[in-house]
Amino acid sequence: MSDEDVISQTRAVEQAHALFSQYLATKALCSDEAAKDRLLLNHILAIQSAIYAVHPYPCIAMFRFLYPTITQHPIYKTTILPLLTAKPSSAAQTPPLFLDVGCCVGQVLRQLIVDGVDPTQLTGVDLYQDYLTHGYDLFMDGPDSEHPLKSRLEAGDIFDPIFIADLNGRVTVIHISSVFHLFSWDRQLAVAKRLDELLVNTDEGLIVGSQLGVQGGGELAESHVFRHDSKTFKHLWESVGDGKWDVEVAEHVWDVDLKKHPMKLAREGDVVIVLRFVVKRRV
Ligand SMILES: C[S@@+](CC[C@H](N)C(=O)[O-])C[C@H]1O[C@@H](n2cnc3c(N)ncnc32)[C@H](O)[C@@H]1O
Repeated sequence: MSDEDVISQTRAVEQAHALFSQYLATKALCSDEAAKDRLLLNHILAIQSAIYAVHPYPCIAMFRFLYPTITQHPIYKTTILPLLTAKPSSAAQTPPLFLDVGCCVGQVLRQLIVDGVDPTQLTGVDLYQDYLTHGYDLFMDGPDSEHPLKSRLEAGDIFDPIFIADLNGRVTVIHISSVFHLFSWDRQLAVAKRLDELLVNTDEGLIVGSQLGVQGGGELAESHVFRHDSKTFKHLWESVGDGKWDVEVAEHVWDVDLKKHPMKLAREGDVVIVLRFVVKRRV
């Protein structure tokens, strides 16, 4: 392992430490700090190998399954948390629902719980049941554990119109991070249309997320995967419904050495960016 890998691994584990130890503390599972640190490192490395074996996403190699990306979003503290933690104004009002699409081990759900959201408002979905199961192992909150996670986790394909159809028109906040960038333009359009079906039809409903992109946008030749910039991402949503959406996108250049990545993240010469977005339906 190179020095750079060690540094990036150390940073990732440090990032994870904050979430992991806060989460354990909420459950009063472990109070001995030194024991917690030892346990944490071995535990994380074992889970990383297990989930990388399920499907080797580059973000797993980069320990991103430990990082609750939603917290980086400028509206996380100002809008998302207040929305999800607001007390219902009447007994008849149901609490707003949150859905994480492509949730991997469910780190975002656990972060929201740490930040005070009622777990029963939260659903995470992923194509791979094994990611969800390893998520229970990672956070020690499986159905048979002492403190089971009370959120809903479901394995299934977001392209399947029957999957989580009971949530159609009911979700107030949809989070989707590093998922659009896995697909071709047409498949991304299908995902966006599915999110449209799931979102509530009120002015509070929003879709928030982030993904890899490239300046100028464009398709990767071999895979037909489409990489966006702000303009092409807005164009995608215009294709879901012209004039129907307000799309805010911020671009950040990601200083990554593409040659070091085993999987093709972008084309030769591309300037790689991270896109952070909020999509709202005009009501
Ligand atoms: C690159 S990972 C990102 C994970 C997580 N959202 C994050 O930001 O760390 C993409 C995730 O989307 C899931 N996924 C891929 N295709 C999917 C599909 N058709 N339906 C549901 N989830 C899918 C993968 O299994 C994986 O967990």
